[in-house]
Amino acid sequence: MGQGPDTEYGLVDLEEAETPGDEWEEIDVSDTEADRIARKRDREFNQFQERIKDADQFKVEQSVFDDATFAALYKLVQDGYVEAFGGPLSTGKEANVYHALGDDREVAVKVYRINASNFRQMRDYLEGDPRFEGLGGKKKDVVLAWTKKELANLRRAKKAGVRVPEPIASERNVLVMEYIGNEDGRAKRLGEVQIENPETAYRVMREYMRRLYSAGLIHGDLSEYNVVFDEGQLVLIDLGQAVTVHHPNSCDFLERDCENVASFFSRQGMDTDPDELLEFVTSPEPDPSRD
Ligand SMILES: Nc1ncnc2c1ncn2[C@@H]1O[C@H](COP(=O)(O)OP(=O)(O)OP(=O)(O)O)[C@@H](O)[C@H]1O
Repeated sequence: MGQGPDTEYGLVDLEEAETPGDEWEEIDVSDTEADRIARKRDREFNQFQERIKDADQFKVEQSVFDDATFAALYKLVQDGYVEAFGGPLSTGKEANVYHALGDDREVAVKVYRINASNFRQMRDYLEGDPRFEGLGGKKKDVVLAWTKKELANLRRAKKAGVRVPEPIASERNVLVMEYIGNEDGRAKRLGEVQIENPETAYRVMREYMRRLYSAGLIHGDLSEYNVVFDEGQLVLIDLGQAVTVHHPNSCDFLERDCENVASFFSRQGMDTDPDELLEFVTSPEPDPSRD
């Protein structure tokens, strides 16, 4: 895995980053091109749908793909973000993640279920988010907003110098991002690898949590399950549920993230303290002259 005692775990150089500041882009969740394609259902789209339905990896997954989801995949193919679909990487409660080929590299395609059973919880996570102020309570709108939220969160995190899968595109309930892994398969979760240098890994995690917080985001589900280890780098994944600091429960989420991370590294033999981690994450950057 290329991890040695002097590994830096890929800490992104802050020189390449910028703190996004207090400005939050408004996110449009109105009807997408995929909805229009699904309504129109031209011949080419029907052929694409049949072809994908026949593919082995989708046979057992058909419940995820309603017409509009097929249309979203079709649009992403038409726009050149996806060229060929591979097998599933994960089948989760709210989304399935597939391996695919993009225009010049491998990508991960995350397909959120419109019928996600926990959409009310999704709605709650969007509370207070300045990017979704006018969002109503309709199931479809919530899931579409959620998908755009994950894309926007990935962009914001990347901008702030946090190593995350590079966001590529989203269409309706489908998100395309950099594939984290290699020819042997998806990158392993932190909990699945032997960490040779937990001190450095913990330092990098702390720094990423602080950068995320400085960018106004709290992951909200951070643990060894949502950090993967790729070619000597720690990569934070699953930023869909990440909330902005405006969320009424943002402090609780951050405390929980700190507890999970501190507890994981304490199991790696380190002397960690969740309160100290919280203090570190919420303290201002130590070096104001970094620009
Ligand atoms: N960009 C990626 N590259 C490679 N594998 C990925 C990528 N994103 C996600 N995965 C794989 O898919 C799994 C699920 O992804 P993620 O946590 O984002 O979705 P989820 O639906 O929230 O999952 P869960 O319900 O298990 O929390 C990850 O644990 C990882 O194995």
